[in-house]
Amino acid sequence: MAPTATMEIHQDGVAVITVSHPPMNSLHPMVLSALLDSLKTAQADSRVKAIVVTGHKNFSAGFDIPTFVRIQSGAETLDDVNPHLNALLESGPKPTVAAIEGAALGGGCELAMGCNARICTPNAQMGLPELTLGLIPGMGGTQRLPRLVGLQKAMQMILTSKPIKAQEAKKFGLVSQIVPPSDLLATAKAWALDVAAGRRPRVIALEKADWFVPWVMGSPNEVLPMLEMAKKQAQKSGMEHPLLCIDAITEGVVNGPVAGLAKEQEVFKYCMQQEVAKSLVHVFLARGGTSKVRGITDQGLKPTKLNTVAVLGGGLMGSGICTALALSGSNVLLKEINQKFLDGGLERIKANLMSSVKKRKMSEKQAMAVFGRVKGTLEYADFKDCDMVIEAVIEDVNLKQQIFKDLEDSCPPHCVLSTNTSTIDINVCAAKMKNPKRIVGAHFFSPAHIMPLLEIVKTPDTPAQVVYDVVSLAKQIKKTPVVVGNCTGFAVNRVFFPYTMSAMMLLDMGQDPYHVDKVISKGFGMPMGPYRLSDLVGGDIGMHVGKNFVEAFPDRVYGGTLLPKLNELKRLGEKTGRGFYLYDARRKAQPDPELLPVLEASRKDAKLPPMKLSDEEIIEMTFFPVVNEGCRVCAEGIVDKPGDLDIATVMSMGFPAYRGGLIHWADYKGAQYIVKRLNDFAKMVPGHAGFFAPCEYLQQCANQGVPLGVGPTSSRL
Ligand SMILES: C[C@H](O)CC(=O)SCCNC(=O)CCNC(=O)[C@H](O)C(C)(C)COP(=O)(O)OP(=O)(O)OC[C@H]1O[C@@H](n2cnc3c(N)ncnc32)[C@H](O)[C@@H]1OP(=O)(O)O
Repeated sequence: MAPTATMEIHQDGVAVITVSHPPMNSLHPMVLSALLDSLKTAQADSRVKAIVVTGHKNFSAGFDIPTFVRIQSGAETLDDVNPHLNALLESGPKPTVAAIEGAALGGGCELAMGCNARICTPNAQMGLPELTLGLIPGMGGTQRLPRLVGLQKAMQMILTSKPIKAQEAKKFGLVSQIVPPSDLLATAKAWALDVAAGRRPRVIALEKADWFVPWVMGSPNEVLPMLEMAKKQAQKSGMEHPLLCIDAITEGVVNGPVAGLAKEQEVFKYCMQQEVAKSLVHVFLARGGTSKVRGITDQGLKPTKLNTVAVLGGGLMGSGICTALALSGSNVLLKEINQKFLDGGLERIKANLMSSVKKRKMSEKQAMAVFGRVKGTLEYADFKDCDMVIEAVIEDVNLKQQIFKDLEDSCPPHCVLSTNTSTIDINVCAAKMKNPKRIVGAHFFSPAHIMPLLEIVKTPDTPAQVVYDVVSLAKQIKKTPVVVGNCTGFAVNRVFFPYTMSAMMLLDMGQDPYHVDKVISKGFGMPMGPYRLSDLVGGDIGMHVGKNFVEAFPDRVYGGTLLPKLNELKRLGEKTGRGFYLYDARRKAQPDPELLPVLEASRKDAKLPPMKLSDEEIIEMTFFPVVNEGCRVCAEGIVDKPGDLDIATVMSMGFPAYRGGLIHWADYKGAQYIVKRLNDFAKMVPGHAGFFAPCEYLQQCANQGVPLGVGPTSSRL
């Protein structure tokens, strides 16, 4: 159904305009245009006394985000329909009331604030999350929200992008009344007629003049220091758009709402064309795209009900998985090999939940109710009613093979059998099974109850239904699923290995680890640099995982002797008190002068030409080999589409979302430039050409001048 808005004129003289663009009623230009037409008609029709604007199930989740992409690419222009629309809603001849169910976000919330009153249902959520898209509110939100809820609350809502629920919206005057869904339309209509008849005041948000009431807006002198402080705080994000957003709010405070609206429009249009907005809009859309997998989600399958899920292994990972499952309402069975380990696992789950209590995310009573869904066992006999098993034991091939053989004998035939391995080929895990096709990978990231990604690994033989069931489980436990093919490291760890290896190479070329970490974290935006991360994970684990890649991809690895030397010295990172850094009792990291002799010994072994690299070179030498591997992952069909890899890198390794994920960022740099730089690096580091050699996909995109996110003409994508 084409996006639109429809109007019905009721007997009582109320025109009901309904936004219609399911599921979220996003404001596509066709919706806005139909809305404006209906509004003009209603305002001009002598039968109409008042107007109600509404949307079925959701009021509106804001401006249509895919339209931004067309505007950003120049295929569409940003229409000036919005200011007319809100002016006509707010101050046209007939009063307007918004009847809100579900989401009223971004432009949806702004549309509602343009109305003279708002009535909502208890499930309504209202807010201005535009900053998460690299934008600012662009339909009057920077001016109307402060005048409706007060500057302080408005700043909080806009700068955090967090929506508020109905009760809070009522408390702050954003809505007038909360009613059950069945009464929504009738109440909104009655309210609109009351305003039309002068029985209730007609509130025009932009004209609200009670500035002297401090919690509403405050006088300019009173609030300017607060705005300055907010700006200082926002500067820490390193982003421009929150600062510009505060400027638009400030303009309205100092020079009035008309000047404020003009400034808002100017800033909104500017932000729209910045790389940050392009990247964040891409991330929003690519995230939705990960749930659409060719051959899996387009087959008309129905999810199997997974009532009871068993987890094998109660270590850090297993207990995190149990926590995530129990939080989503599943019955969980945790199996361990002895009572001591089982008690330890159950304690860890309880601790995870209590940490949420501490953070006030739930009450202790709720935490205990969640914990009550987890049962411990030492016996496979208890698996007879399981719908899914997630194996989360140590990365030991023999152990995993035995486990899957046992599981096949203990679980019902419909049970989904999955492994949480992060690197081992899932076919190898299934080697002793009678029906190895049953196995599927369910790779969580630590801490599993917090990290948002679930990498789902399939082989060409994995039944679509099995993959579909794990995709459905991911959604149930509020994780973003990325379905990937089977290979060493799958998608995430596969693109990660050149990252850690580049880091070793940079040190062997004479770079200072603490400076590199700063460039990669503060400069590029990763949560931490590669050496701090290595210390967090543990140097021993890094070496163990690295070996898999050395074996699988010997033509393009860099080893060096630094990591083995650190391992020999038991400098394994945080857990031994020193690695690349020195750690105090509270695990606070500081540079360790005693690292230098180890570095020098490694450099002597490596015999690489010492070189002073610029920060830009450090970034390129770190990430271009990662892009190169990412291109191989795309070319081999390990991911369904390049956008999936963008989401996987953002949600697992912490690749900055404002750069749009690995492949999106690479396209910003340009395939031709990346190829050129990789070839430069190959010359700069003699003897390691294989590590930098551009793969065919990258080379072809560069030759054909096509984006990596599209792929060369020969590609299967
Ligand atoms: C001028 C203005 O100031 C500018 C703006 O309005 S910018 C837009 C501001 N609005 C937003 O940022 C809200 C974006 N949406 C969301 O955060 C979430 O979708 C939500 C909280 C509303 C609902 O979340 P959830 O229930 O998990 O559903 P979710 O899967 O995200 O959305 C359902 C579908 O609606 C789509 N959708 C949601 N909001 C949309 C929007 N604003 N535009 C287009 N599509 C949207 C999603 O892409 C998804 O599509 P799919 O099924 O094809 O993948």
